Amino acid sequence: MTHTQATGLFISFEGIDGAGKSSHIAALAQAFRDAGRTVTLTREPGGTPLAEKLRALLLHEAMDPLTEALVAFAARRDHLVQVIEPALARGEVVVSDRFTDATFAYQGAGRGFDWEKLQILERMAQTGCAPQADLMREPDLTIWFDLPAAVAAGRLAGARVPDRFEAQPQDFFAAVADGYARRCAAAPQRFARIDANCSREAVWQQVADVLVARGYLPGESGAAA
Ligand SMILES: Nc1ncnc2c1ncn2[C@@H]1O[C@H](COP(=O)(O)OP(=O)(O)O)[C@@H](O)[C@H]1O
Ligand SMILES: Cc1cn([C@H]2C[C@H](O)[C@@H](COP(=O)(O)OP(=O)(O)O)O2)c(=O)[nH]c1=O
Repeated sequence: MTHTQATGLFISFEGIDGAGKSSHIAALAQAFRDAGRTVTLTREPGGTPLAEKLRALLLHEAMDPLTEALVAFAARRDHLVQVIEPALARGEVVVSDRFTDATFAYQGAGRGFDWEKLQILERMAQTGCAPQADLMREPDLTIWFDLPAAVAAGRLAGARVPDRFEAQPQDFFAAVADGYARRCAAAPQRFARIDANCSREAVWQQVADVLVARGYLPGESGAAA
């Protein structure tokens, strides 16, 4: 029997709270399944039993900025070792609701934690788990939902009980959005910026176009989210 091993693909979704990622993540996972791929759908912080415990701490317990960054990266390390690397090794598509760019955007730009120290933690946490010993694992593609903080605040008003981050003022999210823009500028080949300030259908069209343009999905992929 011949056996074609698909190449693993790692995609992250990013954006400030309320940017509108959720329904499109599910739609993209379905589009990949329709194309015959096995999908691991996951999220950060979280994705493993340990990392979900760390998520609860991060979202609900007060802590100093270094502790916050360390908790985010501890959760990420466990997620990489337990879930992401094994799925990529099986040739699956891993779709994660947030990854390391969120730590730079929220703990770095939002909280003001030192960017260079985050880069050191990034290297420590994301190296030594892939089969290539010196590879720092990063997403192959990061789909960034760019939305003005004021628009996101309007969408979220009354929509759900806010966690420790969602309860922050609009200025915090404007800073977080700047953090995403900085990460995008530093790795333009990895990032796809989506204009999230339009209808769900128009947002989905942009997402689908990016996936098709990069050759990750066949043309005419998937229904609208
Ligand atoms: N394109 C859109 N236009 C208007 N409202 C939207 C759009 N996309 C999502 N929403 C609404 O905005 C809120 C936040 O969306 P959600 O997908 O939960 O954001 P995220 O997962 O990025 O935090 C939800 O109430 C959702 O129904
Ligand atoms: C991954 C990550 C998330 N966060 C924040 C961003 C979000 O406000 C929150 C996770 O929320 P999110 O995944 O958007 O979940 P929900 O849609 O259920 O609110 O954690 C960090 O502060 N640092 C990180 O490294």
